Amino acid sequence: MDNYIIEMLGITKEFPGIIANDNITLQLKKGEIHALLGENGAGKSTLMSVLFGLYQPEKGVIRVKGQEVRIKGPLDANALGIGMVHQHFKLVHNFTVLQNIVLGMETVKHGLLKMDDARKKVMELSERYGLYIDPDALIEDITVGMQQRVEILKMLYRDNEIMIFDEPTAVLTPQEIDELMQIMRNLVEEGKSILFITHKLDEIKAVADRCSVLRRGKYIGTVDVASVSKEEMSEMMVGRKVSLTVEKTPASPGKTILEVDHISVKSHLEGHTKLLVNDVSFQVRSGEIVCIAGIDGNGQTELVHAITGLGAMSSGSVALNGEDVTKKTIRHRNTHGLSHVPEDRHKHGLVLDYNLAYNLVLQQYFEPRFQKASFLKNEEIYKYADQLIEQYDIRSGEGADTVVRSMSGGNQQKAIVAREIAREHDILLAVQPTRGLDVGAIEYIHRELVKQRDAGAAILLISLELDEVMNLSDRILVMFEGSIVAELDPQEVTVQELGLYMAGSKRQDMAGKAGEA
Ligand SMILES: Nc1ncnc2c1ncn2[C@@H]1O[C@H](COP(=O)(O)OP(=O)(O)OP(=O)(O)O)[C@@H](O)[C@H]1O
Repeated sequence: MDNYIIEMLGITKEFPGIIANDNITLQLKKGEIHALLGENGAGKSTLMSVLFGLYQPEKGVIRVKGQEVRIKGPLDANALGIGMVHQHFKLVHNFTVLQNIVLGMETVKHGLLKMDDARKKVMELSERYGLYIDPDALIEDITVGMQQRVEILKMLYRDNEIMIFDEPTAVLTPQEIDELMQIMRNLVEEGKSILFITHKLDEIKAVADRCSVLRRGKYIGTVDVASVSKEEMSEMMVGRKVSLTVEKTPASPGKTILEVDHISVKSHLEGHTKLLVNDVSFQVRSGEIVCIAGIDGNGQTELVHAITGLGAMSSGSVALNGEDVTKKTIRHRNTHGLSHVPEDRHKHGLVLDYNLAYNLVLQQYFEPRFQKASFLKNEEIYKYADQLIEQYDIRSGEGADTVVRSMSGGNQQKAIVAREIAREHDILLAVQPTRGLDVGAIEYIHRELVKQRDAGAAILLISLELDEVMNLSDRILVMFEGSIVAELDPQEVTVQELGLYMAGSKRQDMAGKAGEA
């Protein structure tokens, strides 16, 4: 008999207008890494939230080590040895790493916290599982990768045997992803069992033993990862063949749309004298996709903020279609040719408590098409929204009326991309446009970007995904420590070489290149 540590049998969970989980079965063996794969909105996060006690299913049974259980909340889940690392981490930002790990588990002696024992246990766990952390650093000062290690240590500190990772790699750099894969292998070697949500088939191939596939709330099947190809897994998930490469003809660039001229950005932090963006100049022309490649944190965010107006620059200028917009408002830039898919979808991309229709016209509701004498033309707005929802296959419970906060992460992302591509623009500044999207949606968005390019739009892509950079761009600019250190032709450079530039081990002589058309 199979040694299942968790069995979820016939789980059904409904939300208004949608059956998020429709009679789903998931069986986790002890000591395996089990991937959960499915399109955006297929019901993966919902199913894991049911297991962690965040939602109560309408139907179905959960067994832990053969015993039927009722999991009424995360405390019940914890008592059963189940831990979860959420897509958006749940850490207290002004607490230290150590305080976060022991939070809620503090032991007290004579009214005093026994932090020394806690520290010892945390450091032992950190060593044993290869989870490097600084116990005294504040969460707000550490990298996303370290924050994730804190979340994993929280589970280990609570002796969790079953670990749920909800899209843990979406926020990590390629190096951090490799580290996490190794950590996951260490965890199962020590007897833990892992449930792992990801959209990345390479990751499933690299670490998972088995993979269960969901589609539109339904269970499709479970496969042994070693015996199926990536193409077979994506077909199971989407229900059709998906092309994992981008087809495009060579670019024929036209006139300059965006001109970035000697931009520098200083840090706001006291004592930081280094420039976050250091004298960056480049142009993007109509009909080309230029990609800024780089390891996260090398000034890309600050550069994008300077171009869009979300953040200040200390010197330099930005021109759109020949007009100097350096001192212009965000709205001015948006109505004069600039579309922007932002990096932080919750902070800059959506109003989470508005419905989908209003989010789809956030940059346009003031135009005569959608407004007359300060009144919104709701009929027009909903007509437009329905069109985009259909075209981009944005899935949610109540269509245009759905409050965006309740939508799945991938569908929130699709809504932003749809809004920014669909409205009139001369340049699209797309920051990680496919983050959190399933392979089918990525295929669609990549094709749309190429279509935009061929119709004459300029595209500036900021991506951490090397495959995306290599497949999609016509020109690559590599950013390292705030500067552009190389301009590369994706046809001529190898991924390995690109990696060397990104890591700062190699650089071109850029003198004379800056500002060159
Ligand atoms: N709290 C909620 N209220 C209403 N609807 C919800 C809620 N949570 C999820 N849904 C809906 O249930 C469906 C499944 O969402 P879920 O987040 O489980 O998908 P997912 O497979 O994790 O998707 P993604 O890959 O995009 O993260 C979605 O259509 C979503 O809109």
